[in-house]
Amino acid sequence: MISAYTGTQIREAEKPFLADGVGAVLMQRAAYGLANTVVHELRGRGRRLYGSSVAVLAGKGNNGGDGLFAAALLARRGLRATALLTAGAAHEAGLAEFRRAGGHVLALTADNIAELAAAAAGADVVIDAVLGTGAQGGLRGPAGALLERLAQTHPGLVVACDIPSGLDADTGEVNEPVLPADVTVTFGAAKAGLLADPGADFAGSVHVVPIGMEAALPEPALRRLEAQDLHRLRPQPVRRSHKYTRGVLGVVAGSERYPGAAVLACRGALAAGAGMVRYLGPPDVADLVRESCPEVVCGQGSSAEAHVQAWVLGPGVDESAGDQLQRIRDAAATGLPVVADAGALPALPRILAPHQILTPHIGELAALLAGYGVESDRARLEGATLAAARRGAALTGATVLLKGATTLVAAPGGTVFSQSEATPWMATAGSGDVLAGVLGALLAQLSGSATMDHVPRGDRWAAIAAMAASLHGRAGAMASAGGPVTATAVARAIPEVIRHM
Ligand SMILES: NC(=O)C1=CN([C@@H]2O[C@H](COP(=O)(O)OP(=O)(O)OC[C@H]3O[C@@H](n4cnc5c(N)ncnc54)[C@H](O)[C@@H]3O)[C@@H](O)[C@H]2O)[C@@H](O)CC1
Ligand SMILES: Nc1ncnc2c1ncn2[C@@H]1O[C@H](COP(=O)(O)OP(=O)(O)O)[C@@H](O)[C@H]1O
Ligand SMILES: [K+]
Repeated sequence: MISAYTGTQIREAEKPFLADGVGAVLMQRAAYGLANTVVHELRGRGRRLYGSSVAVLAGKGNNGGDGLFAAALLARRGLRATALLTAGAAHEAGLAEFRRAGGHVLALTADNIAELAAAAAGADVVIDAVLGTGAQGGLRGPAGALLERLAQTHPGLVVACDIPSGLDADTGEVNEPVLPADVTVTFGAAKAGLLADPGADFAGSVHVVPIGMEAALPEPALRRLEAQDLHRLRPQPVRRSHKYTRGVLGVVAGSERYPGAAVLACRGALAAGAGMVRYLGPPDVADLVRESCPEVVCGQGSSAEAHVQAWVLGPGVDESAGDQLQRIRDAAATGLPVVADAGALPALPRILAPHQILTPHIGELAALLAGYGVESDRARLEGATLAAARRGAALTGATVLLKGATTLVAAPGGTVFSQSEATPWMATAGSGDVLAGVLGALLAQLSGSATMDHVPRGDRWAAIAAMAASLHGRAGAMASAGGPVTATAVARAIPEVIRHM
């Protein structure tokens, strides 16, 4: 599991070390990790160190200090190093060491922005060490103009020191201008803002460099499940399992207008190992489900009488599908774990519970929040997805799984998971229906399972939702293999991902 923290949490954890006078030691470790990553990245691109060039954009705080010490290490390994001091002043010891290592220093002023931007753009590596966790808002003045120009010139390899400057380490909100990084080398622990959109768009791949204060960290602000977590938590049939103990999932999905969504949700559920799937919906849709997935038991009855362990509600249900909406309301009233997607979102009661998992995309979340009287245009939410998902969970009392390039799962108690295994090829109609089915199958299998005893009680529903997002993302990436993928192919790849967990 990757644990991520707010900038404030990291700074709090560092305080005792600074008080003990070992701040400089932490900085050395950070600089060493940063320089090593640069070396690794250059070598990975087939570049020799000797003769390559590095430009460090150094602000006046400790983030600039990290960057200067790292650039000094690189200069000693044969790189031509230039420091662009963006704030007049610079970290004293870092600058002195950089000079000793033979680095060349340029100071940014209002008059030489274009010249310095050209110098940085010409370097093989740009280290962005203008602002770290001490940033307050976005860069203004000459430093802002320099970053803006550089962002337009597509410089060589951009390595962000701790976080891309201007990114909010706590929230992932972006204070333009921000230079998109290929790699972010972050110190002590991942920052939450690197693992939530839009911050993740600017972070590139994130490398965590331990610096020795990790034991002092509190509960993380955000978590990410990794392969070993999926392995530990996955449902596992035992020798005496039968279909009912494996988990029966009820699906209320599809309508005359969108019959395919019912098929895709059922395919996702079957692929993720439900013991049995019961489908409830209109006869024509049920016929299609039966033809596509003969394993599914179809009916037209009421959801109040169905024997299931969990529900998937809403994929492909529109507001004109009256019977389906009634089934959704009845299913929600059973008190069982529920996945509420698409058409189910506006049909649920106002006060919900953590075992009711809402799966909106950002547009649906905007509509949901508006229903609670929260003014929320889509663009604003897109700029602050972490806050948006948290808000959704706090207002509804439900667990909110916010779909997107990064999928966030927020529990009403405050726990947040972030998963980003998916590929943009999965932005294709129907892939969300498959996700709803996968999540439903995991709920049906895991809601009473001892495997979840590993997870603190308050985090269980969110952990199951994060697991579904991870499974779905991995399946999509595997099925895509860098090319177009259909929702059906995503479902088909799920068993392979589970087999290799
Ligand atoms: N505290 C520690 O023990 C360690 C800190 N480390 C580094 O230190 C960083 C934090 O350092 P600092 O607290 O010095 O803060 P930063 O270096 O992130 O930035 C603070 C400086 O930038 C200025 N500033 C803030 N917002 C600005 C804006 N919008 N425009 C222009 N200037 C702005 C402030 O006035 C201040 O001088 C971390 O991100 C990390 O890179 C590492 O060296 C590891 C150890
Ligand atoms: N740019 C992207 N990168 C990765 N995954 C994405 C991207 N856009 C969407 N997805 C994923 O694809 C799925 C789309 O779901 P959704 O919007 O509900 O589509 P639909 O309603 O057509 O099924 C979600 O799982 C989402 O996380
Ligand atoms: K930085």
